[in-house]
Amino acid sequence: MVQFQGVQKAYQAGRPAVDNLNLSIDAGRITVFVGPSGCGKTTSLRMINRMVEPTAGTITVGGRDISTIPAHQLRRSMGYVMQSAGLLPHRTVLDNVTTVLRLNRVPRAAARARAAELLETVGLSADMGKRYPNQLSGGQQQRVGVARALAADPPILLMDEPFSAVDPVVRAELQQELLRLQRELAKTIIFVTHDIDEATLLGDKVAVFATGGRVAQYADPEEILRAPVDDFVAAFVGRDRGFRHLSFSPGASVPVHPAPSVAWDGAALMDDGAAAAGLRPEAPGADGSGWRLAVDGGGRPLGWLAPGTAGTPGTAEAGGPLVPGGSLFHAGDPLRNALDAALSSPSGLGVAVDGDGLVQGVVRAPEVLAAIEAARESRTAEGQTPEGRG
Ligand SMILES: Nc1ncnc2c1ncn2[C@@H]1O[C@H](COP(=O)(O)OP(=O)(O)OP(=O)(O)O)[C@@H](O)[C@H]1O
Repeated sequence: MVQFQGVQKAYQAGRPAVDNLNLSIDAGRITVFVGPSGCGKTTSLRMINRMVEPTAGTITVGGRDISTIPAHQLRRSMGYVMQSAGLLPHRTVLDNVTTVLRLNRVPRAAARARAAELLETVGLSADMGKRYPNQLSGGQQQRVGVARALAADPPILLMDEPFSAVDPVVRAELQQELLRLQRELAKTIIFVTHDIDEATLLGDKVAVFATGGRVAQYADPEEILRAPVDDFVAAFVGRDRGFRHLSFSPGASVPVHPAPSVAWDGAALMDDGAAAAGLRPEAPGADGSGWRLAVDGGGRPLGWLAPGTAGTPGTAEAGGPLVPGGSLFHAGDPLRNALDAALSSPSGLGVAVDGDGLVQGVVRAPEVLAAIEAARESRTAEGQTPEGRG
């Protein structure tokens, strides 16, 4: 869809910000440009819509040399989302989105209806449309930015660190939303970030940029984590790349055991035990741990009761404060999440839940490690280098 051929950009003669860039970007996929600050990611992105003109080389979009397409026409086929959503402050949220549609000559009523639809697509309620940008949170503004970029239904979406100004929780939400949207819309997305976790989560392909605007490695994220091509990429993806790589191994092979659980009404143990599937009514000492998982009446995890905590089912006697649980392992999650659930749980037992958040059972760290080892052996048997360099 987008091709860079021998592209160079030097803002100052002799000091290229981007040097001899050759890259072929797949249609309908998310391609991420990742790398440390100042290595030419934004410059490369902006050359695609001619916000920045290359010093040398050719960029084609859909096979056409973009230097032959007037910039305004080219930009109509590309949405652009930047770090600060860049909304017009004196226009309502709805008008911010409508403006793009009006520029594309969509009649007023149709434009407003379509804008409202787009706000819904990005997860904003209709009443948000009446607000002004400064009456929205940073995350909501970014959603409007995405709605606006999608307004003209462009086949290409350029996103420059769109989620870096929001807190980690909102950022994770926006990332999931983008993946969901992309499953529906299948745009060609080029996404700039300096965060390797964001890159490997979102990217179908990842281009790791090195200082001087050189692409050090261009591959799918699994390969970049498993086999970085050189010391620069290995250092950039970080010392915990082996752990990150577990995101690409399915966790389905990890055994899930019945949870040693007790039903908890918020202050005290309830008398009915926990009858839901996957729950085993209180069995102190089970799994050698003595920890018991407190669940609500519906079978959702609430936290852990430490070994020896007083409290017996059937009495109103509270068993002491609940210890917060670790991360949850959802059905279908990769090994990384299974291991994290086990390691972050105070009991050493990771809580496995189904799609509705109901406890299915627990996973044990040694068994997750065995599954990791099995995955590693099967990769090696398939002839892939297990750990690349370093
Ligand atoms: N308009 C400009 N004029 C002069 N130099 C520029 C201009 N824009 C960028 N540069 C320089 O080009 C190099 C690459 O910048 P660019 O913004 O593309 O990097 P980046 O990888 O996107 O960095 P960051 O992650 O910090 O945004 C930097 O050395 C930067 O200082």
